[in-house]
Amino acid sequence: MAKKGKTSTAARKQLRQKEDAYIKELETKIEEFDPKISRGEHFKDLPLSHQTLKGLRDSAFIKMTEIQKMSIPVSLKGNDVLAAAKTGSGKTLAFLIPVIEKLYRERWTEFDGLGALIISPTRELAMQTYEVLTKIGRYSSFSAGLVIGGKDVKFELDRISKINILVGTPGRILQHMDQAVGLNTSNLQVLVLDEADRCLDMGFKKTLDAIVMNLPPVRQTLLFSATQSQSLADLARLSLTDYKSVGTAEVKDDSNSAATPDTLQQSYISVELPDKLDILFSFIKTHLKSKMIVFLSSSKQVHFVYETFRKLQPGISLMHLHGRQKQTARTETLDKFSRAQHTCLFATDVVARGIDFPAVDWVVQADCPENVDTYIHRVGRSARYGKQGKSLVMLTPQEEEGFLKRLKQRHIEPNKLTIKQSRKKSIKPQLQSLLFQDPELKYLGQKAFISYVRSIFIQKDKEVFKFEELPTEEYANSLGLPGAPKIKMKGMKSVERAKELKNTSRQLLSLSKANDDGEIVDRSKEVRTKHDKMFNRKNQTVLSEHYLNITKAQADEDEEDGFMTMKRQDHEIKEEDLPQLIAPTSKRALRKATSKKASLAGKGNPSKLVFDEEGHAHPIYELEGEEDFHKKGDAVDQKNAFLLKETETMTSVDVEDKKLAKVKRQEKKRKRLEAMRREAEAEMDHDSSDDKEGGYQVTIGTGNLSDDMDSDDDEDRHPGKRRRFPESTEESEERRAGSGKFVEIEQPETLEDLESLTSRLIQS
Ligand SMILES: Nc1ncnc2c1ncn2[C@@H]1O[C@H](COP(=O)(O)OP(=O)(O)OP(=O)(O)O)[C@@H](O)[C@H]1O
Repeated sequence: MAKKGKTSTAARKQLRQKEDAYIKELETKIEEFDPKISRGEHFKDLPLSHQTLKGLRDSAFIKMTEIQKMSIPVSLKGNDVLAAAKTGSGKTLAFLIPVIEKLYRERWTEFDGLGALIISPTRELAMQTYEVLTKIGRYSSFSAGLVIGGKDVKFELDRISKINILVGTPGRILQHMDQAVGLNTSNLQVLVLDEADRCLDMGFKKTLDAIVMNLPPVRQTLLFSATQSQSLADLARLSLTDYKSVGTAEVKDDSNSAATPDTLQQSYISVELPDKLDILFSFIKTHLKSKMIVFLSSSKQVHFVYETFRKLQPGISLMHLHGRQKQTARTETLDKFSRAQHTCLFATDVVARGIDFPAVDWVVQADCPENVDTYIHRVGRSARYGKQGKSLVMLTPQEEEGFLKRLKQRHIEPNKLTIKQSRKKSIKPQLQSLLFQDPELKYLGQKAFISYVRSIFIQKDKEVFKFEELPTEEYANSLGLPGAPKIKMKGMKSVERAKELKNTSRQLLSLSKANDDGEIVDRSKEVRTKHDKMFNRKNQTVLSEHYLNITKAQADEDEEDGFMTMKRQDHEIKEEDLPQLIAPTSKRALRKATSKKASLAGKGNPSKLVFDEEGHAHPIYELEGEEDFHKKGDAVDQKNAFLLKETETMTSVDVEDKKLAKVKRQEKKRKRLEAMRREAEAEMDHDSSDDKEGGYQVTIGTGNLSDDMDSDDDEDRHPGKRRRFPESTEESEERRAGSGKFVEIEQPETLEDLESLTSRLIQS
């Protein structure tokens, strides 16, 4: 054994010497390497270690892409690099190979701590990069780790001190820097920012600056992206002064070529906002043999479109992915979508950048992207690594001119597709029916509406996004909502609000004209659509189910129609065509229909009766004969005695009522706070890379349930504050019977407010 040990020590020493010589040789080769002379096309033509070459070969990476050819030699020489190349052109390997090689040449071991840090703007991209790293680095001896939000921090904490290459999202990396005693960054050799312009933009500014402050100033920094929008000041923040630019001219605004892949067929259609979902649904139904991603502007939009389209069954599997989902669900969807052949994924921009889904046929941008960079990244999910792909962007007439101009500045000129109005199919009646039946869906629809309107409001490019021209009412109807929910944006002029209030108070003169929301409506001019009638109708459940069946049957018939050759289907149903209402078949509906409330509702105003000893019914207040009355004593005394008795009874009943009302109020409030707490938790879980939130007023509790429960009503503690809460079931029932609009209550501050509130209360 001893002899064996001695031999192996000697052998190890020999091996180390051999490796030292090999590394020295590599370093010389790198120094002498001149890409202009070399003209090598393959990875094996580069001065790379044999284990990296083996890892590449095993993963079928043999020939280099342009960006790899241009940037790897420069990065191998230890330069800082600012690199840009079109989407799907192989940037991931372009930065991973130099990172692995650098640590190998430095003879990095687990005892040296963190050697390289790779920052990705989204969890999905970080996971993907980590996967590629473990594939090509499988023959290397150092360790790699992934730290992303939504995972168990403690689990990561235990291992982080031994990690040599760390891949992660900015927030979680900083969290580890703050918490982990084991995370030693003092030796860091390389910092990589993937999707650099996104990492450097305002959303990540603070986090990134804090991370960089923890890193040694002497290091190599590599920045990679498909778009380059950051300023020199941003680069200075990263102490990137003497850097080499690779491929950046190609993707810049003033370049002569488009920043999108040549193999991508790009198109657009002009579509009125209220028709968008119709067009989208028709598009999906006519592309059932495709794999497509549909980008929408917010997670609420994604949620709503996914849930409603799922019920309408277009004939293709549907998936959804956004930053508000739990990480496990996100990962699962990512995996499923990657493996699927024909499917449709509704997503936010959380997957717009960097994600390498195989074989995506179509990228549909149902909502106009915030800028051309986002457009480039979104369409880049298709036509990757030289493959063919198609994209379609839907532009409203308000966005069309402005956005096409922006695209043209970057040499992107998508072809215009036209869809004949007569060939468009409407899903509006189906959506209305669905929302009418399901309060949850209606709530989702309201949230989707609000988030869309808000997303337009907060857009910077006012030449493209024209908030004032939004057809809000028609858009709300197109989502199946009975009316546009009210929204208050931060920054909306208080003057406008004051004007609104003033007008309201003047109009209050005609109290009878105010609707449930306190809005003045001239009913003589009001057009009552079938939809309105349905929402006001009794026995809604029976009717809407029937209505849904009719419209769904139509949808099924249409299934085989071609998108461009579709015949217009008239979904209008004449009032007389509606069926006689029949007894409900389900137990729940039957119970509802035969309930005391329902039966009383059909009988007009009830009158209370009392029964005498013989069992005869009498009205509660029966006029007695004058003679009988006078027999009982003086009229005034009788009146006083009666009033006293009634007052006593009312006082005692009042006390009971108040007690009951208090209990009910507290219960209602507890439910409301719970719902808010759940929503707040979901917000916290929401990845910072997801849709940009902002400009929105939300008031939630103190954060402490018992504190919040102390008073009976929020208004007691926060006079004048706006309340907007998810509704309780009770409330939504009430709304279902009424106009169905989003309910907002404000504490009156002025006399006019009080008048407005009074009118609403009287009306309801
Ligand atoms: N040299 C290569 N040989 C074969 N396939 C490659 C090579 N380099 C990259 N690929 C493949 O090309 C696809 C795109 O690569 P990658 O994801 O790195 O592109 P990207 O430039 O980072 O795109 P994006 O800008 O969208 O992030 C991947 O599927 C990857 O496996």
